[in-house]
Amino acid sequence: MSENLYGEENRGEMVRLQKMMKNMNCGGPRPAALTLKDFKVGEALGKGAYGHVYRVRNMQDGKDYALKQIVMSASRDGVPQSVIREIAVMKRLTRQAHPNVVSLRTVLHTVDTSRNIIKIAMIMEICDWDLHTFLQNVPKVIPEKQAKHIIGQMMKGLDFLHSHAIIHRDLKPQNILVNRDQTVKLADFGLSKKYTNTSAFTTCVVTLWYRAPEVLLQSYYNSTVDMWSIGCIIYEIYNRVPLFPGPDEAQQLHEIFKKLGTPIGTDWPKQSVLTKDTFPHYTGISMTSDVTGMSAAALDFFKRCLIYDPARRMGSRAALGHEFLKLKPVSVKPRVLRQLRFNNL
Ligand SMILES: Nc1ncnc2c1ncn2[C@@H]1O[C@H](COP(=O)(O)OP(=O)(O)OP(=O)(O)O)[C@@H](O)[C@H]1O
Ligand SMILES: [Mg+2]
Repeated sequence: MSENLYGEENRGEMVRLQKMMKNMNCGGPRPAALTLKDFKVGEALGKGAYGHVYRVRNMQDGKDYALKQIVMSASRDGVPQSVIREIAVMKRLTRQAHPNVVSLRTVLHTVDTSRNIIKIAMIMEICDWDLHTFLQNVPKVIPEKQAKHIIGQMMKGLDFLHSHAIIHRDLKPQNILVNRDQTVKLADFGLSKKYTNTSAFTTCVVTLWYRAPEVLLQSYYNSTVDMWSIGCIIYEIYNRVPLFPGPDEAQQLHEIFKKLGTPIGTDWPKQSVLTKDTFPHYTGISMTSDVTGMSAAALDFFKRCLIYDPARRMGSRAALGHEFLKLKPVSVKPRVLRQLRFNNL
């Protein structure tokens, strides 16, 4: 590998990345000198902001993995912060291993001197679909038990993240993976950030439709931004259409306010860059009539995710204790599983 390709100004960052990738084998015996050549590339699973995700077969152990490949120009300004962050978060989480968080097997990197590019390959456990694809291919009406099974696992994964002081910040159906056995795993930690109890962030990060109002209003936010996203995802699980499909950032707030009512009093984020009078006074609609097939407990759970005030919004730990998830052990009988038809999958 020719180090001078990175340039003096990027050396610090590359050293940091290399250190992080040293001993990157996460769990299991360390394979002998695993390189990208050991992986046979299969079909594309998805497209990333910096690269693509492929199914790959490790010719050493014969198993399939997902390879997230990030390709960068060697002369660009260092490795993007989001890449470093994603690897660091995944490495940290994989060490603890949670069944509802996708695990990282190893990270490899190569430099193609002839084309002046750096390739970083994150080798992860592979899942069958993302939740977006899954929902497009199962019957329109989802039995509550099955919805609960999916939501319960999302919550367990999220509570694990939050208990490790990590906010995901980009939860959406495309970043939640589902297996044929209906195991659910949170993925894509490109925007995750470690937080402390006292810190607050002001960067706009969560994908538009699932973005909490305090983020859209550039106010302080905390881990409950993920719970807002969960509320939006729950709606989509039941209704198969996005709850707040705003075309842009300004309209996104109108979408939310039209349905939930313009926040009044203390619900308006205190440090918001916009004042209340920027928006019409929407009274909101009854969410009860807007959701199909939700039990009273599910509806209450859903509504608690969409409370404007982050301090009053349900947290992930409280969610795990909510009667919706507590009613009966979260499990799906084979009879219920058989009802699923995986069209085109
Ligand atoms: N481990 C995996 N198993 C199966 N499919 C995956 C896996 N990881 C990602 N995918 C698929 O690839 C898509 C893109 O992956 P990912 O979400 O990690 O990239 P991205 O959103 O573009 O990331 P980034 O924001 O970091 O660029 C996912 O929506 C999913 O469909
Ligand atoms: Mg993604």
